[in-house]
Amino acid sequence: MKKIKYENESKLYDDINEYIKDKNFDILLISTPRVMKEIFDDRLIKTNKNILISSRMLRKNDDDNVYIELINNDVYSVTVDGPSGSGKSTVCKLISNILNIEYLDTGSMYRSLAYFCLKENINLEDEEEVMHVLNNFEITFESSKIKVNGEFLRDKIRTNDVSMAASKVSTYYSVRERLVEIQRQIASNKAIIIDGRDAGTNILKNADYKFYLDASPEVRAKRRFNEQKDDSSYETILKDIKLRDEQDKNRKYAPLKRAEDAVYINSDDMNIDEVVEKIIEIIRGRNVL
Ligand SMILES: Nc1ncnc2c1ncn2[C@@H]1O[C@H](COP(=O)(O)OP(=O)(O)O)[C@@H](O)[C@H]1O
Ligand SMILES: Nc1ccn([C@H]2C[C@H](O)[C@@H](COP(=O)(O)OP(=O)(O)O)O2)c(=O)n1
Repeated sequence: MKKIKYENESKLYDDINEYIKDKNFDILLISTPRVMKEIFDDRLIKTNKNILISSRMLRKNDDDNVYIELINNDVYSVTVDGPSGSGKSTVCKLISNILNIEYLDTGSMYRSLAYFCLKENINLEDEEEVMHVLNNFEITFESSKIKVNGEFLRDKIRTNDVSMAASKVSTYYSVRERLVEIQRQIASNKAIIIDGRDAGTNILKNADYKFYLDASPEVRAKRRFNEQKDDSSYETILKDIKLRDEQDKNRKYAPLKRAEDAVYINSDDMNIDEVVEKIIEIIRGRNVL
């Protein structure tokens, strides 16, 4: 971390440009006291790399100084597990944009399988029938959006019925074995953030940074209710969330649980930005040049 004393704006820009000249980095992180955040203008800093400006990360150091850090995007993995509605996908998408790393939403794979099983009237209790559907799948991702046999599924896999069915098909060993194999293939040899239920405990046991995102069932149900994806009442959503928690946490194979080395974050009283900042702070703490 480089500390730069603020004297005036043009001196500050010159000092930053001088410091980053000829250095190898992917992200330039500029942390300022809150009052100074407005003065930054990306165009005045001569880099085509990502610039992240924060006024909150250095709350403790609210002096006149500006701190800059150069962050490298090597190959590293971040896992985010947690129950439904804890904010995993929202937070992961933001972090993948900020850190310029790939995002893999493993839940979308179980959801897609569930969607086709429902569409084809498959008996969800029959593992072989479910596997038969999966065997005819070609799964690819484009800009982090899942495609099955060439088709984007988008919101079709986000209904409450699909959520419940996804929780069911994800209990089968053969389903998990196949999908985890694909997930590991996608995650290999790149900087990636992946979310799910078993990302840190099973898919990437050796991930560099692990997080377990949590929130009370009531808060999560309220968030889901506010999304208004379908017409379910708050009470129905709360009931289904509790049922899904039960199913995801108590299943035999790769149940939802916090990895011993995962950082626990309860977002009941945190907004999205605060969660994102907390995670980035931990990642960059070990990634600074
Ligand atoms: N910390 C938070 N504060 C308020 N709303 C949140 C927070 N985290 C997520 N949300 C909202 O809650 C809903 C569920 O989040 P989502 O990312 O889909 O959760 P998950 O992927 O864990 O199921 C979304 O509408 C999202 O915008
Ligand atoms: N790695 C994963 C991801 C999801 N699942 C299962 C468990 C969930 O009930 C469903 C849907 O997951 P998803 O993360 O999309 O669900 P939420 O967005 O958290 O509601 O899939 C899983 O078993 N393992």
